[in-house]
Amino acid sequence: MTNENNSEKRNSKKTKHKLFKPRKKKGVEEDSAIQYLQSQYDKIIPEDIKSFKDLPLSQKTLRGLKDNNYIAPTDIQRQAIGYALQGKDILGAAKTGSGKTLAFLIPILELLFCKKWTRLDGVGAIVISPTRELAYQIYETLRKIGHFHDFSAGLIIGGQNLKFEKKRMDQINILICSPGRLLQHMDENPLFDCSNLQMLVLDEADRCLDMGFETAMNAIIENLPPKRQTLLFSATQTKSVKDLARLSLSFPTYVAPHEQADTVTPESLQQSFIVCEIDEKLGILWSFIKNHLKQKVLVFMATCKQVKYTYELFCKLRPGVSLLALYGTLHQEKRERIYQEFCRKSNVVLFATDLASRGLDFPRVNWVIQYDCPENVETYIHRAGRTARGVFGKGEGLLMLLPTEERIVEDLNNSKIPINKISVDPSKLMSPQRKIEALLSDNTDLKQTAQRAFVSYLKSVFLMKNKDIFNVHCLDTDAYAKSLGLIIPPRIRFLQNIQKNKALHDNLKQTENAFMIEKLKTKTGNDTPASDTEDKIDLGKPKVVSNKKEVHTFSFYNEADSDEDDFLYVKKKDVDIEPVSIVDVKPSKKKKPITKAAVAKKILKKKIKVNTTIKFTDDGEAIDDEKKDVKSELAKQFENEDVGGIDIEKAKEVLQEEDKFDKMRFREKVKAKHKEQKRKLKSKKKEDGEKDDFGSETDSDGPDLSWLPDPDKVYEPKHDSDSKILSSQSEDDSLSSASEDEKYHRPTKRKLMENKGIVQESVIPRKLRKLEDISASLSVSEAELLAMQLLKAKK
Ligand SMILES: Nc1ncnc2c1ncn2[C@@H]1O[C@H](COP(=O)(O)OP(=O)(O)OP(=O)(O)O)[C@@H](O)[C@H]1O
Repeated sequence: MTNENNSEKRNSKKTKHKLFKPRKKKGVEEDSAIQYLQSQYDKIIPEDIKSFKDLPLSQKTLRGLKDNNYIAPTDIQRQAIGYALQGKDILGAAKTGSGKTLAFLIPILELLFCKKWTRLDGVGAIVISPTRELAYQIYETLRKIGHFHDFSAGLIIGGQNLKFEKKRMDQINILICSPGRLLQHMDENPLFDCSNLQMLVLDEADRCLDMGFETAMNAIIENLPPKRQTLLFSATQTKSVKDLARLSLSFPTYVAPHEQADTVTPESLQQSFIVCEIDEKLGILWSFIKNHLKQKVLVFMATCKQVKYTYELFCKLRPGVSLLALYGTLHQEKRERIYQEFCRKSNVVLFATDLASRGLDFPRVNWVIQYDCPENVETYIHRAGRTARGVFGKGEGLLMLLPTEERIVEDLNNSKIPINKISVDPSKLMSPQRKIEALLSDNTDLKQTAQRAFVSYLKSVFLMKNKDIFNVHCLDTDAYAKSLGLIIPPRIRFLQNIQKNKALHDNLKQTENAFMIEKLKTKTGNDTPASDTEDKIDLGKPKVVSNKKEVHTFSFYNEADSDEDDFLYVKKKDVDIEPVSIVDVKPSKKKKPITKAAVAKKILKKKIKVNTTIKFTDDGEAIDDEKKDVKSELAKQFENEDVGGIDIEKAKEVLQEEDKFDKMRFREKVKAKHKEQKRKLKSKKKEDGEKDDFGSETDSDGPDLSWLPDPDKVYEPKHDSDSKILSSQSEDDSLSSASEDEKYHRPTKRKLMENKGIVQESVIPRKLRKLEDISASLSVSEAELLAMQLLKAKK
């Protein structure tokens, strides 16, 4: 036993020893591995790299990559990773689905590994993504490939539990976030510290740096340490010097492996477009879905409300395939669920806004339909790039254009996007028009959604920057409304407002021209037409202002249907609309600001008594307010002393003295009030008393009840006997009951008369007299009969 114990002890010691020793060894090994890796960074030749193993990467990263079947790096990875490891700032541009995510995640892991980053070191790298879904996707990829490293990673996006995030912020090494939420933590969370930051990555950099995120990004950048490595990635990379200056990049390396390629979109992506009328669009989409039931389809629409309506409508029409909808106004949890469902399923249609257009790596998407024309070429590239992704990905893209929008094809071709025109096979068209109308007539909610979709689409067209392609006035709105199932087209208030403003503008311009001609006539004395240069116009006249600010004159946000997502919001900021007139009020001379001191001085000069109110009678005579008159000697003295300014101490004393008089006045007032109340009460009592006596003059007089019927006649003798029984039953209560009687029963006439002091005759003689009268009127036999009956009754 003891031997066993001894050997156990020895073993445990051995084990401890073993545990300790390799750690030390490991640490040393790690140091030397890091040194070796770092020494290889400058020797990287991108063209020679066939697999990830050829790159000087840590074993942990290589294992993570291998476990996820990432063996050979893609072009962008091959070229960008080397420069990133060398510590250079990078501008990475590569086609959609070409693996840009790993091109920045691998350098992050390697940098922190080489710096032996621990949890205690705080935030070492930040990746900013424009959408929550993309941030989530990056985070998931990081978790997969960074599995063998010891770093902590955090996903910081809106719609999540802020409190939960706040507590853990100090322990996160790699932060994947959306700009808004990051800024919120920077502003509100004392635990958030990024002073140690080594690397900043902007995925979809051009989007992060555009106007929608301008303020947030500027604030974020200001809060970051300037000494850091910065990597920017996008399929449509920004080359704007202004953007780069904002990020203070130091001689960034531009990595664009596909710059010389024939196309900017993936080669395995087949792209086509159709041209149709606005009222045909919904029918074509329905027919497309019905003809591609075994495919994974992603449909892009311009606004959230369109997505919502199309989704709800098609769900009701039951096409025979799963339908999903993803847009910004959905709750975050729902967004996540839909995103994952679309990733998982293979026969499914997802209706989405541009929220899903960038970076999202939905697997095996067969078709991308651009139901509404994209805002620009960049948006087209990102939307189309949701299919044909990765090394072996294939897919097709269909762009639906209105005749006025066909001009965008020229832009696409000029940007190296191969796209062919196709036409719809009429035999395959199915029109759900009748069904839609029937559905809407039954369902008011759906009808309202349709109305909102209608207005929101028109707004989105109106807000587009490129007026050559997007012209809301060219749209057949009635036909469009009808195609949505709306027999009566909804009112388009914002367009009506614009038209009103335009009319006003035209009127003003006419007036202005007339005025100018008139002026020139009087000046020169001849009829030469005036030059139309604006600076010669007298500013005293209404002026036409043409600028972007006027967009605010239309109340987009006040209307019920203004819940466009982030993207649409951004577009609004950049709108160049037709000039809208505004009456320019003649600029008044800049007034000197009036200070309080100046006002006080003026008042003192004029000897105006401040804070005085004078009351007047109806006849306009001033009423003296005795409250305003000072009473104390000290106050009178103080008033007479005409010294400049105010002696605070003296004023205090005066006020105390005056306070005594005020209190006296108050007491007198209270006394008077009480007196008045008493008087009123007395007179009221008097009135009440009179009423109780039924109108008699005095209390002692008693009521005049002569008008009452004779109680002896009204009350039968039975009542008397009843009352007697009652009194005999409760003798103790006899007194009280008698008084109760007095209280509740009307006194007999007799009693009342007695009360009045009038002596009343006894009832018995009256009864006897009555009997005598009766017996006198009877015959002898009748009298005998009556006597017998009375005797019987007595027995
Ligand atoms: N080296 C690789 N080997 C195999 N597959 C890869 C490799 N790198 C990335 N992929 C796969 O390619 C797909 C697209 O990658 P990723 O999402 O990083 O593309 P992207 O360039 O960021 O696209 P986008 O421009 O749309 O954001 C992903 O499914 C990813 O797993």
